[in-house]
Formats: sequence, structure tokens, C-alpha cells
Amino acid sequence: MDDSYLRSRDSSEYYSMSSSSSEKEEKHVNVYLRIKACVEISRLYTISDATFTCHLSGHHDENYKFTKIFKQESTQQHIFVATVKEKLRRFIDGKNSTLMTYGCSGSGKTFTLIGTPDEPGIIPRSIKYLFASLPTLENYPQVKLLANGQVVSLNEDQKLKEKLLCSSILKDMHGLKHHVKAFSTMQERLSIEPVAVIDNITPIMEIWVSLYEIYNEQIFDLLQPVTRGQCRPKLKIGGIHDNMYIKDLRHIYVRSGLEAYQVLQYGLENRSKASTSINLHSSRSHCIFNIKLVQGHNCDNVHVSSINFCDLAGSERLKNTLNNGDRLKESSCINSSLLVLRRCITMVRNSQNKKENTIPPFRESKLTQLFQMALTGKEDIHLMVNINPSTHMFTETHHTLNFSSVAKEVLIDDLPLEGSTHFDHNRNYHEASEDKIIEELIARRDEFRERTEKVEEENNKIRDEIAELVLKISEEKLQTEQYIDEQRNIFIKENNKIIHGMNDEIEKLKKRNEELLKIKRELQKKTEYICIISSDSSDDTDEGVEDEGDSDDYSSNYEVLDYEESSANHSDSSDHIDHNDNDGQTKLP
Ligand SMILES: Nc1ncnc2c1ncn2[C@@H]1O[C@H](COP(=O)(O)OP(=O)(O)OP(=O)(O)O)[C@@H](O)[C@H]1O
Repeated sequence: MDDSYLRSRDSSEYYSMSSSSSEKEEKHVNVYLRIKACVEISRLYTISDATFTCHLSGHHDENYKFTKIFKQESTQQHIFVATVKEKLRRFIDGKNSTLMTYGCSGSGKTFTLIGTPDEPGIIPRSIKYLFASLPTLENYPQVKLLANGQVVSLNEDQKLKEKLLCSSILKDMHGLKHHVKAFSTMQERLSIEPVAVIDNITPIMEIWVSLYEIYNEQIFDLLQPVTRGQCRPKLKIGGIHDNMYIKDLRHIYVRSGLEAYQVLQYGLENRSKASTSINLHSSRSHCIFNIKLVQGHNCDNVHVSSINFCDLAGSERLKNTLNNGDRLKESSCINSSLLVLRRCITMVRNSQNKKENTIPPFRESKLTQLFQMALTGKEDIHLMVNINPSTHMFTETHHTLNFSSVAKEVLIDDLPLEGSTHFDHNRNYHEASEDKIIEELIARRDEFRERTEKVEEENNKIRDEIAELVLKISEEKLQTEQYIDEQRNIFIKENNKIIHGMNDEIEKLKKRNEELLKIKRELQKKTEYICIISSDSSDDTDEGVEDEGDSDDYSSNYEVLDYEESSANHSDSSDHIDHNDNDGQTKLP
């Protein structure tokens, strides 16, 4: 580990990374005190450096020592830098750690861990720091973490399935768009914070997260989607000795800070909360967010480190809360599990001090059962104690301070990692100086700009393609219209031709008709004339004339002969004459 000194951007303090003093401190559990910012501050307390003093009337003053005290004006960033940042480096180096927030209801535990978009807490800052320090992670995981801590390599289908788990949660989050907005607001706030850039990276680097709550002494997976009306399944604890795990707990593979943050928010929406007389949004459960980092050169040779952020439910005096029904049951479950925690820590402390040698009652509560390793000092644990300095909370605050003083005495083994030869645990970190931060921000901005340009380029390409298609379609449309026009014109022309031909024919027929009518009239005239002549001659020579039938025969013979002659002249068209046509006009059928 680099021996360099770090400087937080918002304070003039320097934090030693691995100086001998910090190593000395790490032998005991780190216990921090955060005093809630509120209007009324009791005169019963005074603070001097890392000592908090309670002035009890009629009694001597009680002093409580802490690793560090964060006064009311301390910022979220200050607290993150002073408590967790170094743990995150150790986490990247392969070490496990647990941070617990402890305090009475409404004292600011959730605010310290989660915070708000404008004042992000320790977890969002840790997510941001972690992903900023790591290289870009692969789209798909190569290995999977089983709940019992085993690691198995994944085939292509399984990789896709794991990736889809995260996608389905993010899809569900679309109804909660404010979280995406909250994250970008937070990103802006956090963008000026220093990040560590690690030197040597392993081919396998994966981040997995899980979130669960212990509510009324039952464990529930908060990342397990449940349909409306369905009960969230209760999970069981497995494992042997002090190595405990939660059976069937979901671990989600996340690739970016945004993904991790969204998954966290998705789970927090499922957390049991209720309004109490002390806190409008009181957490009624212990809630644990876990991040696991898998690193290795190949699937058979990986190391997993784990970091827990544990937001404990607030202790509450039943007399003060006036709780009843469900709230009362929750309160007594919370208080009894915190009581077991206190007893366990006291016994661990006493056995470490050789005062007694009894086995702490870890199995009496789910919380202590799961965190047995950390509570016995075998893993790194640190405690954030939150207090509300108002006078009306004095009794609760006094209890909290007594617990913290015991916890502060617990020793932790800072054991080196066993068999941890998979990668270099003493990586070099480059703590980003102000210049480097600016450099990195510029690099990120350039990268972002490059990505935006690429997207714009693709957009333009697509736009051009669409324009081309539209042009093609309109050209084809035009061609089709022209073709239809041409065909219509040809049809009209042909039609006109036929009509013209027919009109000519009609004209011819009309003429022929007229001619025939003329012939008919002439014949009638002739007939009449012959009739007149024949009647005249019969009058004159009645005897010498043959009978009427002969004369009829003569005239009809004459008519037929003449008609045949004329029809022979017009034989081709006479067939079509309509002799019944009243006005003598010929019409088309
Ligand atoms: N340091 C602080 N600065 C500003 N607001 C704070 C601070 N600490 C807590 N608060 C506010 O006080 C209220 C209660 O805080 P929070 O919910 O974090 O308490 P809690 O200890 O988690 O309570 P519970 O155990 O009931 O869940 C919240 O509205 C929170 O925003």
C-alpha cells in the first residue's frame, strides 16, 4: 500500500493511509460518533476532540471516547472520506469489512448511510468511488457467486441469465424515474471528489450486490420481485460455525455506478418503513447492502472480497413511542435483537479481556448470527453511532453511548489474507490530486463528447438512410403514377379509336338507311303510279286486261327486283339496318 498522505478536498485535515498510528487504531473496533444537526442542543453534553462528555446532574461527568466525532456541521463528504474511503481501498485489495450504524430512532442512521440526492450518504459515495476506481467492467459476468460463497464459472446461457436479472430490475425501475434523476444530481455533487486509480487489474473483475432486511426476526430478499398480493419469501440461514450465509439470497451483477445505485433504490422501495411518533419515515428493520468484488486471473482462481453496509433499526423506548399493534411488535423485535447485539459485543469484549470465557449468544438473533465473524473481531468492523442531541432524547442517547463505549473496546484481528496469491494485494494507488482530478474530469468530458459525437454520427447516418428510403419510395410512387397515366392514356386512345370507327360505321349506316328510305319512297311512288295507271287502263279495257292477281304479281316482282339490285350494291352493310328505328337513326347496341 502506498504510504502517501491523503487530503480531503473540503477540509484541511490530512488522513494517514498506513501510518503506524492508524494501524494501532485498527486493533480496536473503530467507533465514530455523529451528532445530528438539529435546532435544540442540550447543555448536558460537551465535546472535546474525540471525547464526548455527559454532565449528569448529581453525578460525576461521564466521558466517552470515539475514534472520531463528527459534529453537527460535518458534511456527508467529510464523513465518507474519514470513515469508509480507506476501507474501500482495502476492499479492492481483497479485504472484507462491515460498517454498522447504531442509534435510536430518528437519530440520522439512514441519512448517514443513504442520504438524499442533494446530500448523498456513505453508500452512494462508496458506489461512485468504487466504480470510478475500477476499470470498465465486462458486459457479462464470467463467474457467479453462490450464496454460500462458492464461485462457479458460467456458460453463455447462464451469463445472459445473470445479466437479465439486473436488466429486469432496471426495467422495473422505469416507473421510478426519479431515482435516475437523483443519481445524476448526485453524480454532479460527487464529480469533484477524488478517486483512486488502481494500477494492475486482473482479467476477471466483477461487482455483485445484494440487499436484504431482517424484519421481525425474519430475513427477506429486497431484490426479489414479488407480484402484488404475494408475500415476500422468508429466507433461511445456512453455514457452519461462524461462517454464515443466507440461502437463496439474490446477488445481482452490476456494471456501473448507476446500475448499482438503481438496484439499491429498487430494494429500498421494498424496505419495511412506517411512521412513528419519533420518525415520519422510520425504518422498521435492519437493512444490509452488500457489495462483493470478484477478482482473478481465470475462473478457477478468483478471490472474493465483501463489504457490508448495515443500517440497523433504531432502538426506541416503548414508553416514548406510544406504539401499539404492528409497531409495538416491531419495536420489541428491534429492541430484543439490539439487546442480543449488545450482549454479544459485551461478552466478546470480556472474553478478549480475559474477564470471562462464555460463548456469546450469537444464535439468539438473526443479526448476530449473520455477523458473528465481524462481531468476534475476525473481520474488520466499524461502527457509526448516531445521536440526537436534544434533551428529550437524553435517556436513549445515554444508552447508545454506553453501548458504544463497550464496542470501542472490542479487538479486531487484522489478519493478512490467507492464500491470497491470485493478485497483488498491495497495489499502488494513485490518489488523484486536484490536478489529476481536473485531468480526469477533462478526460471524461472528452470521452463523453466522443461518445456523443459517435451517437450523433450514427444518428445522421440513420437520418440519411431514412431520407434515401423516402426518396426511393416517392420515386417509385411517381413511376407507378406515370405508368398508370400511360396505361390510362393508351386505353382512352384505343377506346376513342373504336368509338370513332363505330361512329363512321353509324354514319355509313345512316346514309344507307336514307338511301333505302329514298328507294322505298320512290318504289311507293312508282307503285302508286302503276296503280293509278292500271286502274285507268282497267277502266278503259276491262275485258282485255288480266285479273288483279296478275297485276299484283307484276308490281311485286318489280319491287323485289329493284330492291335486290340496290341491296346487291350495299350487300355488306344492309344486314345491320334497323328498319324499326322510328327516327331513322342508327344507334350502337
Ligand atoms: N445530519 C443531518 N442533517 C440533516 N438532516 C438530518 C441529519 N440526520 C438526520 N436528518 C433527518 O432526520 C430525519 C430522521 O433521520 P433518519 O431517518 O436518518 O433517522 P434513523 O436514525 O434512520 O431513524 P429510524 O431508526 O427510525 O429509521 C430525516 O428526515 C433525516 O433527513
